[in-house]
Amino acid sequence: MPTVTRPRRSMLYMPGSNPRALEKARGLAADALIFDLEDAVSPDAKEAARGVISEALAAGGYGKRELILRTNGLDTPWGHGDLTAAAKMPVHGVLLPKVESAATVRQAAAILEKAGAPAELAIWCMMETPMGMLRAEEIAGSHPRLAGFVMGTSDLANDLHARHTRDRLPLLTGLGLCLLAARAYGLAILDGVYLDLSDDEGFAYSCRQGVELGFDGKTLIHPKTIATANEAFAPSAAEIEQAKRFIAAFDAAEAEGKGVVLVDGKLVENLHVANARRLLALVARIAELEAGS
Ligand SMILES: CC(C)(COP(=O)(O)OP(=O)(O)OC[C@H]1O[C@@H](n2cnc3c(N)ncnc32)[C@H](O)[C@@H]1OP(=O)(O)O)[C@@H](O)C(=O)NCCC(=O)NCCSC(=O)C[C@H](O)C(=O)O
Ligand SMILES: [Mg+2]
Repeated sequence: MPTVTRPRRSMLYMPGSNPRALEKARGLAADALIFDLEDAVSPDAKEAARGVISEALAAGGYGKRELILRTNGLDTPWGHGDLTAAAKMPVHGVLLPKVESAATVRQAAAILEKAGAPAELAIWCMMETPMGMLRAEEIAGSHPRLAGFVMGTSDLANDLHARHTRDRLPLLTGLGLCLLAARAYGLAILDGVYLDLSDDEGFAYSCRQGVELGFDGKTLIHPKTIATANEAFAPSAAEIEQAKRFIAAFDAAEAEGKGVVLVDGKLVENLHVANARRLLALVARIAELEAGS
């Protein structure tokens, strides 16, 4: 059962070349922010965006939100410089794009370490290519700095020549491989973005599907989607109530020397109680984050 370290219901991308977005994010209720140097920034704006992000981070004001820098790939002219700069930035993690092997993660870690990155600086991997999906387990076990996966469903659909459908059937094999690898190695895992900002119902549906599949949260491209993601990926009032009843009933059964108990006619065992405790821990972390942001 993965430990709840922090809520990641909503992770908002902000183009590093857009100072207004970086300013706006200080007042947004996203659990995590991705300062993007990759796809949202054009090649001629890359160097300047690094400076814009660096200044915004130095100015602070992001509260307890998790701060992550998405770098360019190590096969581009900017990747090495992005990682060297990240080592000195007040961020919690770097997000490597289009990761396809353990070697890439280790190479990034070596660059960060040479540049003096603190031990706590986490590495995240964008999982968004067919080769990345096939090597999900190798990547998940690649380095102790690795904290999680972020699904890149736009790139993945593109590379697969697949359509963006409501049920995401064309993507489920890839999503499932990454979910298996992430959970097997105790990593966090975030679902991909929903591109149609005019379709609120479709977005809400994709959040519900992400919850059912087991994702910790969703990556977002616009502030108007934060509240829906936060609600979808937080335990509901009914789930909280049920978790408390499971724990109380199981504790009482254990005190009588029993290892199982029926609650509302349903069998409750150790694994259900462990999941109930995880949900309540997540609720407590959400409350802490919301009180401090
Ligand atoms: C999509 C957008 C370009 C739309 O921007 P805009 O036209 O400015 O929208 P609005 O006028 O509706 O904005 C309202 C206010 O909200 C602020 N805003 C908008 N987006 C953001 C944001 N992402 N972060 C912070 N603040 C934001 C605007 O500044 C307005 O504020 P105000 O001035 O007070 O009115 C834009 O939303 C955008 O650029 N989104 C991010 C796009 C992006 O980062 N794309 C790359 C990441 S997704 C990806 O790479 C996928 C992955 O790799 C894969 O393969 O799947
Ligand atoms: Mg991508």
